Amino acid sequence: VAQHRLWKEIDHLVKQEVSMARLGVGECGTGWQLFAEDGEMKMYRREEEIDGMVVDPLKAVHVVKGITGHELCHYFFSPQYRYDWETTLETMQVVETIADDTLIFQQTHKRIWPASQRDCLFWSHLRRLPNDQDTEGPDMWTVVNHSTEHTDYPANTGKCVRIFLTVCLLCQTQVDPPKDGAPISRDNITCKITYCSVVNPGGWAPASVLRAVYKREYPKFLKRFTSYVINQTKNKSIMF
Ligand SMILES: CCCCCc1ccc(-c2ccc(S(=O)(=O)CCO)cc2)cc1/C=C\c1ccccn1
Repeated sequence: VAQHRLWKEIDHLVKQEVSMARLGVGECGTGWQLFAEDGEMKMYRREEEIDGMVVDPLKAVHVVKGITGHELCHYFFSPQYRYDWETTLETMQVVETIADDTLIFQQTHKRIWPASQRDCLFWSHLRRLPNDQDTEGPDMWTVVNHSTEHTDYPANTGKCVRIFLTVCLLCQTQVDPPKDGAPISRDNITCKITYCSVVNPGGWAPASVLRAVYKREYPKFLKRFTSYVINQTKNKSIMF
């Protein structure tokens, strides 16, 4: 049922991204190399180039106690929190509200020397994925971000090089109810997170610089973001 102009594209891409995110790094065939590990967080990348530009796909898996997938996706999707956790942001704006679960963002990121500054324009879609028989436990939640165009924000007209990205944050909440029948507390919930991203830098940037940025920034980003959500939710009632 087409609800707006982007619905078909979004629905198709969300289904494709979620099915890929659910594949383990083993099943994705060879090629995934573990490049960062910190406790439960494991980050993998594949080395890929298009026209000599590094576009290494990234897949991170993490397990975090005390928050739900709905909470993680809520804080990832909602614009009002983004400056709190996205450290590489210089500016961010909502260009268009397509629906209450679909926004178009324009962001400029801090310049990373010696490359030129980047900006991105993407739709962002938040969705609850009803659990079917083979995914036990509460529903899964996802946010998919995918580059798009908008007449008011043509690419590469200002100082920034437009990057192209597809990002999928997929979360599954696990509840282990207390034995004594007490109400469920945050000690009884765990969230399994898969974060997939492919960023095309848009214009040429040295492969060594890009790979160093990814190696440094992605682990920092996921740790900072999950800690932020734990901190924001710890005294609030659980959002399942
Ligand atoms: C030479 C520099 C090339 C590219 C710089 C860059 C720009 C943007 C982005 C980016 C990363 C994650 C998202 S999101 O997950 O959708 C959340 C919303 O912000 C959107 C954009 C990445 C990066 C490249 C590296 C990098 C990696 C993790 C964090 C920050 N920068």
